[in-house]
Amino acid sequence: MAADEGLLLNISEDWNLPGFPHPEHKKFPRSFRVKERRGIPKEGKSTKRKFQGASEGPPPKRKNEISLLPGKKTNVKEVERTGKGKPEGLISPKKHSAVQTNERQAERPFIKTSSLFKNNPEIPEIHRAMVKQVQEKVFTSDSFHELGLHPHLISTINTVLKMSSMTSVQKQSIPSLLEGRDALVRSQTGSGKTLAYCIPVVQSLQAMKLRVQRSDGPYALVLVPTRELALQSFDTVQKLLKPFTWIVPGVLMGGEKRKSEKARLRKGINILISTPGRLVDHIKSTKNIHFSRIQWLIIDEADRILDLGFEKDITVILNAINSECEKRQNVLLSATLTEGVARLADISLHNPVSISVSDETCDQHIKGCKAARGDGHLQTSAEPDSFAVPEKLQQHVTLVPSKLKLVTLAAFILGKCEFETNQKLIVFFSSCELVEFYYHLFLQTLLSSSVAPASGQSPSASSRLKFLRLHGNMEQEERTAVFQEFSQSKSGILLCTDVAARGLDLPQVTWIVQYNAPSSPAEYIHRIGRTARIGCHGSSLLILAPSEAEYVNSLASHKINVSEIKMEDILSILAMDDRFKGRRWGNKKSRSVGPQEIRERATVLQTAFEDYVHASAEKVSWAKKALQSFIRAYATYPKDLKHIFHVRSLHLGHVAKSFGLRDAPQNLSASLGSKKKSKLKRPNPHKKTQSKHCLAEILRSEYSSGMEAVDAKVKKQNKHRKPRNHTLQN
Ligand SMILES: Nc1ncnc2c1ncn2[C@@H]1O[C@H](COP(=O)(O)OP(=O)(O)OP(=O)(O)O)[C@@H](O)[C@H]1O
Repeated sequence: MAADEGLLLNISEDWNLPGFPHPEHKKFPRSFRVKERRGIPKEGKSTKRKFQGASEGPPPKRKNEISLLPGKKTNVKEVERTGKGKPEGLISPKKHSAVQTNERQAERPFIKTSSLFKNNPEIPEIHRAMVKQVQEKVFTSDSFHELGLHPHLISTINTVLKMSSMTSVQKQSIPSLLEGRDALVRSQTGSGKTLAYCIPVVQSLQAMKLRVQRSDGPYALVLVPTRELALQSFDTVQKLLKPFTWIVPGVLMGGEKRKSEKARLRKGINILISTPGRLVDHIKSTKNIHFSRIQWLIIDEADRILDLGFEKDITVILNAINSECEKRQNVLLSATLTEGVARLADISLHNPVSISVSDETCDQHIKGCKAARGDGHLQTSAEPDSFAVPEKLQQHVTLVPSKLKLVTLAAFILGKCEFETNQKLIVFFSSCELVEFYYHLFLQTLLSSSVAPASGQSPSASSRLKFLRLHGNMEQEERTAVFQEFSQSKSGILLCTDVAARGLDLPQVTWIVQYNAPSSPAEYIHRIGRTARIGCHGSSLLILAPSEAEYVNSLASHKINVSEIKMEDILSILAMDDRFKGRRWGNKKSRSVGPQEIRERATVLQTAFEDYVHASAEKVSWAKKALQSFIRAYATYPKDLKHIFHVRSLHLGHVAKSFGLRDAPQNLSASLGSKKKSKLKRPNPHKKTQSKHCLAEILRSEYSSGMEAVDAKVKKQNKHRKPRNHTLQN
């Protein structure tokens, strides 16, 4: 099953070679041969723009150039591609004699074309009126002095954290929390929510009449969804506690030996920061953990934690706390605290204050907050489920046919990191397998001699490419090392899953790239929120297939604007990099290359990827596994996005290209199984719980406690039990 014409030939202007039927016509299994949907936004007006590379005829001048090359009019040598077990570079028997008889041509180097620019779906034009984004003012002119905090705490904020004025969310939250109120706090990403809860916790604990003793155990429990966020929050609390040495903070996050965590718990931790999974492990196995003195329960990224995946863990934790302590302050925070989460929280929160920073004036907000105090519901001045986006965050989208996705991402990375300075990129993928795959692929191709620097090009260009990766299947030691390395570096590219989407405060990130679309607009907000933090500038790029273009409208319905960057503009960066120069362009100056050469350069780059992947059967199988993982993740988009992201709209042959595969793997459809295929075709409403469970399992693996191996047996047993009623009880 060829993904394209499957030819080795000298690059020709004519990408449509006769006698080689395109696989679209007959080669794909029915379930994957569905046409790419045109992706015309439902609500917005949209016209289609034909992607120029597809069937564009060569300009007359260039046609002349063909005669200098072995194009089809000049005895083109066509060499069979090697996809089906033939050794690489094997010459088609049919054409062999022709090759032998033309010595001059035989000396010419071959460049494998991938027909990247043929038979792609049309790219729809995005014509959509801009929505008015929800904006928030980050800073206030008020200083921390106005809060009546302990002077040592103020001086720590000023001198250790080097902060003088409060952010809007801090100004609104800290006084209410110091009054002893429960609270729901929503403010945009990177607006200082961590200190908005840490300062009141530290202030209240240091002021206790009976001095906090280490052996008292936890007074405050902070739940966060990932280990890196746990470390980060711990770091902030630790800094704030500098003058109050008798209050001991601690973090439980997996990756560390359970025994040593137990020992730390036994000694005593007063402000305990943990991921839900790890805490549950200790509740179940550690006798020394008790919650009788708990005064604060903070759930950061509350919508994530109260969502799928953490359900059981949260129930265990809340039951454990509720059985030991009667009264405490509860605080829920997130940039995307929706009404749904608020309703869930209503059950447990006592007369909460609802804090939502938005584009209204602070005064109006305070009025809004006061109004909310009466009934405890989350009230926002903005429409429900519309999210604030940092003012200085420039959001972009690019529509890229599946075949061209890999080269477009590579060109984007090269453009930013080779030709600009101090660029720090985070690239999001939908699974751990994808991160691993692209990480190694980029290391071995973009950094290695397979795309060797052309003579005259500075070798430092590729040494500017520093790739790192972060996902839930890595050893904790490596995860922490990567997190710290990327935090401290001025440039680099972090390939990651959504494990890095929430809460992480990685300084000076310039670009967020979403190679796979997120599972919800809320996750979109969190991913892009890793840049443009605390009033800084930043940019984001969402890469969508033409069939996924409607996602732009889905974002708009949450008051999110994205502006389009044309794929051709991203690819044009290849003009700057002579490593990808097609042979026939000789000494032509890089900067004056036209669209045809850009396409050829993109093909050279794609060929480098394909050559790497097809260098061994092992690598091909690895790429297939990554492709399979992509399809599996694609099948888990929630119901409300299924009309945009449906496995049936994937063209397997085209998608395979983005994994460096020349062929659409035959055994992939087989391995999905006929049962599964039919399930994908027609989602069964009665199987909703099952697919929810499946999604939960995927999310769980991303946000794991690190003890899955130990607990796998227990989980397997629990799997068949009825899930417990999930309510937050006081
Ligand atoms: N008052 C302040 N003045 C200056 N910098 C601040 C202030 N408050 C917080 N910051 C800094 O702003 C950055 C973002 O803060 P934080 O991580 O708490 O944001 P957040 O709102 O929790 O973001 P997210 O929603 O992504 O979790 C951090 O680097 C933090 O140190």
